[in-house]
Amino acid sequence: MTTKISFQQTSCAFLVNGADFLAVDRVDLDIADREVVTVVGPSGCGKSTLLNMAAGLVNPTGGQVYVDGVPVREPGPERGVIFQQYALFPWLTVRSNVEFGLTLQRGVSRAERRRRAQHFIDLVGLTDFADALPKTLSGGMRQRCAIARAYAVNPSILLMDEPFGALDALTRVQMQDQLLRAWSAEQRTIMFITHDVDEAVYLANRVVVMAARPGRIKEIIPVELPYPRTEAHRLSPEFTEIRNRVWHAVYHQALEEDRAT
Ligand SMILES: Nc1ncnc2c1ncn2[C@@H]1O[C@H](COP(=O)(O)OP(=O)(O)OP(=O)(O)O)[C@@H](O)[C@H]1O
Repeated sequence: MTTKISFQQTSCAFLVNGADFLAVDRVDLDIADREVVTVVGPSGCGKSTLLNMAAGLVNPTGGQVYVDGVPVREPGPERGVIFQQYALFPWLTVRSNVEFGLTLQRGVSRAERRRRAQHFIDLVGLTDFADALPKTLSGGMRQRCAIARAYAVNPSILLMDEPFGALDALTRVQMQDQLLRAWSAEQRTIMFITHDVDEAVYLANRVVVMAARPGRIKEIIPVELPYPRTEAHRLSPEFTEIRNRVWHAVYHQALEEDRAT
């Protein structure tokens, strides 16, 4: 299998009160082309820092991150980043927001822009709101619009940092299914951070469990459930068993940390 994203002895230290604070310590992780990898771990264990290094928003202070074998130095159009906080242009409609990223791409005709935007607006369930302004939408709808915009640019990699964190439980589950549908249709590589263990297991091919101080990989748990995933998988004994294993890994290392402080 081809490696898409490769963290090789990747570290990141921040200067805090005049001293180096090691947020990520020598992470080795290969994410295969078209794989979905989720990352869980206690608050502050370096999940976002790891993702931001793959995005090219934060530079490693040790080691390197490679995408398609090339060291990451800056953000690039092949990597779509989605954060928990939706960032939409308030003066543009849903459709124009989704089309915006496409206007930056050369060689995409106006008709093609329209078609692609409409496809992803439909996919995230905003068909009836395509001409609405963001201020008239709920928080969940705005986030779905931000997600449609990231999908529309058609990046080969999606880097997602708690993208569904602010959504209600039902919308969240719907968005997970939409993400998997979009993923299987377009075959992207996904790195996805979440605090929700069920979400981590439902989406992933592998779940990376991180530990804090310093931020590092504690365990990688494979999820041997077939795609496409459905409600039946969520309710299966296999799912429960994997979920318990991930939860155990996160919970026990949080306890260990508490004891250490
Ligand atoms: N720019 C920065 N300057 C200084 N310290 C930082 C900076 N960014 C992150 N940190 C520190 O690095 C550590 C890891 O932060 P990071 O946001 O990556 O963790 P996280 O696992 O994503 O946390 P959460 O789950 O709470 O979002 C934290 O202790 C944080 O305070």
